[in-house]
Amino acid sequence: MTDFALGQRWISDSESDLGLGTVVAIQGRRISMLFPATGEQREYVSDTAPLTRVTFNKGDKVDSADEWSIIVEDIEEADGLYIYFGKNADTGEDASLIETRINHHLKLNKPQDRLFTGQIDRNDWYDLRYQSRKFQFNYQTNDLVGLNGARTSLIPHQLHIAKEAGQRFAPRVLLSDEVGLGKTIEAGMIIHQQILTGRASRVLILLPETLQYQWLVEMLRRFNLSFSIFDEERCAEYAESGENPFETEQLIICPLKLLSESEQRQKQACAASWDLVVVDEAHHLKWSPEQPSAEYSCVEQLAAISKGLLLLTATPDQLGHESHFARLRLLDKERFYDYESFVKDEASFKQTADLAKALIGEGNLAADDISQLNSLDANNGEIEQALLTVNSQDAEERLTSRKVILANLIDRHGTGRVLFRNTRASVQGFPQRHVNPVELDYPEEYLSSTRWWLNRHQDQPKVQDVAALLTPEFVYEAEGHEDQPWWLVDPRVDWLSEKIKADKSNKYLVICAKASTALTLEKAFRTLQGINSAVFHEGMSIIERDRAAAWFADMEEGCQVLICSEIGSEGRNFQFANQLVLFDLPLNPDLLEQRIGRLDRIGQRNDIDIHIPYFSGTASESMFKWLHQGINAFADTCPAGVNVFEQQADGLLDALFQLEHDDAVVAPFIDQAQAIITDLNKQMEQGRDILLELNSKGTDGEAIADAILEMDDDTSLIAFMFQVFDVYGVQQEEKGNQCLVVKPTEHMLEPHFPELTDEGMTISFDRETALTRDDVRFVSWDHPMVQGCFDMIARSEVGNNAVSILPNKALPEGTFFVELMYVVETAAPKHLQPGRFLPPTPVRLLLDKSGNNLAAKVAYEGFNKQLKPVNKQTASQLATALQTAVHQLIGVGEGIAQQQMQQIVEQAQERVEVKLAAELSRLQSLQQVNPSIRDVELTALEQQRAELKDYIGQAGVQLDAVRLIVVSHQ
Ligand SMILES: Nc1ncnc2c1ncn2[C@@H]1O[C@H](COP(=O)(O)OP(=O)(O)OP(=O)(O)O)[C@@H](O)[C@H]1O
Repeated sequence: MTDFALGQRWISDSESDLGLGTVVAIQGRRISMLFPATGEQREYVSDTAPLTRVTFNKGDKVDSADEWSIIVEDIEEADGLYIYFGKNADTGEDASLIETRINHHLKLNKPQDRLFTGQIDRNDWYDLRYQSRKFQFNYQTNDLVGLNGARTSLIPHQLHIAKEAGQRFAPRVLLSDEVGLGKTIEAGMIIHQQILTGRASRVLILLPETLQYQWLVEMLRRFNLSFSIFDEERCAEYAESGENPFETEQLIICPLKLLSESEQRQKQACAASWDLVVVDEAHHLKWSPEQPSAEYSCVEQLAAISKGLLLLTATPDQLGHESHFARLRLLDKERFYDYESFVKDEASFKQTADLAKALIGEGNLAADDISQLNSLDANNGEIEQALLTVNSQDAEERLTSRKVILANLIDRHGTGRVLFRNTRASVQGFPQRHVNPVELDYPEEYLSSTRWWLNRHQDQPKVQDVAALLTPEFVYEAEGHEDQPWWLVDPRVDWLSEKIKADKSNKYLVICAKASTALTLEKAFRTLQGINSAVFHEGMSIIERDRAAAWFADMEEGCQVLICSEIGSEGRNFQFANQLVLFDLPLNPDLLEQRIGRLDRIGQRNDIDIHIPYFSGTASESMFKWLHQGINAFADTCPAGVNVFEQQADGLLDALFQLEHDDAVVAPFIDQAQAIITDLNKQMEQGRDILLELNSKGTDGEAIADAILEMDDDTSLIAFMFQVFDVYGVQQEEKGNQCLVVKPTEHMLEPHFPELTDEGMTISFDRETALTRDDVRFVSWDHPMVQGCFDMIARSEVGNNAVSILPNKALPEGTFFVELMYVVETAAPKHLQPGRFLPPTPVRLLLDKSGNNLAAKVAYEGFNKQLKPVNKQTASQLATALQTAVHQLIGVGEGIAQQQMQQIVEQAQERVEVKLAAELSRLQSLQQVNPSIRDVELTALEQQRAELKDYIGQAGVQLDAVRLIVVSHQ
């Protein structure tokens, strides 16, 4: 230990947070040290004191207590005190600083400062820092960011859509997969990717109020995205402060109604800026040129100010083809400017579709097809080249060239880039639907009220007057009969209660058209039959509805039956049940599909039983037969159903609006419907939008799923997180079944560990486990806990230096090496996605005492395994003894790191060029044939390219960690 002298500056090895100490008294072997920054004083025995002398080297910048700094050029010692000579950092004038005048608050947290002042970290901390930097780099350069961490099964069509749309700049797309194929999940994956890659940070989800909690839960549980629900009450809280409520959160879920019914809220929402607006159940956005609905106008305004827009609907044509066009118009006003032209364009896609069909077929392409393909895009060298081998005998060559051409066709296809639609037929793997019709007698009471109804609406009955005949309880009540409620006369009530009682092991979802029917039925079941059922209708508050749904979902103690009204059940997930009762039938085949879609969705593991009670000789029998025999809408999805209905509507509604029905009346409609369906199917097959299908399903879904599975199987995340838990003092407890309980302890290195709750939590690194257990968090590279750990480690000084022993007899004892970890980074804003091109990039150097860099020959992992830890005191002694040499080597390292940075920067610039310039030129040439590519996309790309190159050019390199390694033979 050096001799002590009054005024010297030391730092405590065990209490470095005390700051710089000053020797204030020396009495024999006893030393008193004052730490002015914290006002603490400590007594030490001179030869065992855990203290390290603070010494600066040439080139260091040292702050004085008088608020100026010196750049050290020379060091002298007088009366045991260092005097630093050099230049004033601000004025450049000659200056000197005696160590007693060094700033007490000086932070010695740089790697070399800590190494030379005895603040030496453990070897495993150093290793953790290295691993964290490496994994963060790997993560940021992986193009599965935001996809691998979703707590979802890996379903190829969803992954394809999510990657395709999620990696665009400001995606504007219509997600219109058939009911229950996972549009919410696709939207979540897109949002997740956009947020994690920095493309988006402000997201607004608009939806029917009934779905707000379902979305809230899905976003949190599956994507760790914490949205806030906004209602009138929440907005009103900001009335006094005058703040715009929509600017108080980044991720907001809000019923569309809140905005469409309040001018003030709509204005506020439009005054906030949005990266992404999402509209669920977008078929409600009704539009006509003369009279756009309030909902449509509201979304139109938001669509104009938001960068990205996702519209979700399973039934895009539900309110007519014009409204479908109008929704596309929200996505891109320039492209979809006029309905007539849109219809014309649609027809012209047929030629491209025919070519696509030929390409996916087995046979050789005809000469005519080849010349058509050639002339479609005369300047496209890629197509030209691929066409040479399109009929090759070599199967692989043939397939590859066809894939290239198809990809080009999809790119140039009209709605291909804005519209995604998968059907059950194209996705497959769905359960069977069993149709169980039940014929019941029509009670006298109903017959008489039906007669009354028909008489009342004889002149030009409206659609709803006809629909009323399918809900005879409503007609009966409309006539009066307070003395005898309908459920006492309706045979469906008895039939259903018997059925439910006889089949206690199954859950039943009952759907009826009207809320009043649902309510009465529940009461009848409870009072008459002792059956507990939950109700679910639009008149209930959201909390009541969610409570009812949760009660029904509870497999152990929940109710067996849930009775829903039509509107109440829209978009809901009930696939844990497989018994559906259609208490009545809707006129619109799309509504029927929405009803069945509650159960027939992803996640349904069983076949579905659809029970259909109808009254013989009534409109309900005719309707059942038409739906079942005419368009087969129960056993299968029938996308053309609405079309058929519309074609037959006039006659069919007349036929239904009768007192008595026999097969003869409805039979011609059934025959005709079958013929229309056959014809439509044929037409659809011919004009089938094969490009839309191919684009929606994609060919990369399986490969993305495989790549994610590979990441799932790689155990390096588990090893890394265990290492973080160990170093930071987080308690881990194996819980079996791939689960782990992690809890904070009193000895944590940092008081707040990312995402860790005070009471601890159960986590799993296994996707399947997380999918089956709601209480378990799925920890992946995307998870905020892992991301938080990367940040926490990078921000802190943990592990930024170490001293190790290399027990190697082949090298002379005392030989030493200096390992230096640098990080090259740029301070570009997140939205430019610098991580894609130049994420914080670790550079490792391993210098021998002559300054040779051995890093390429001696890889980190193998070398690290050979090293042994050394106790803190010896470590500090070694660092002090070799300080001058190590300091010089750091200077050498700086030069090498700078050179390597140049290379890294050049490569990053090249990546920007290759990736963005290629993307840009592809879009530019496509724009000439496919107007759905927006100018704004091109401008954004160009800007991104220029700005990125600029920022990357300004990248810097920083020493992140240093390790001194000394050879020992002991
Ligand atoms: N990849 C997946 N992994 C696990 N569950 C999924 C996945 N995709 C969808 N699901 C589940 O399947 C159900 C249907 O998905 P979702 O609600 O996204 O469908 P949708 O197309 O939006 O339905 P709707 O047309 O009724 O609105 C939901 O319960 C959802 O959680």
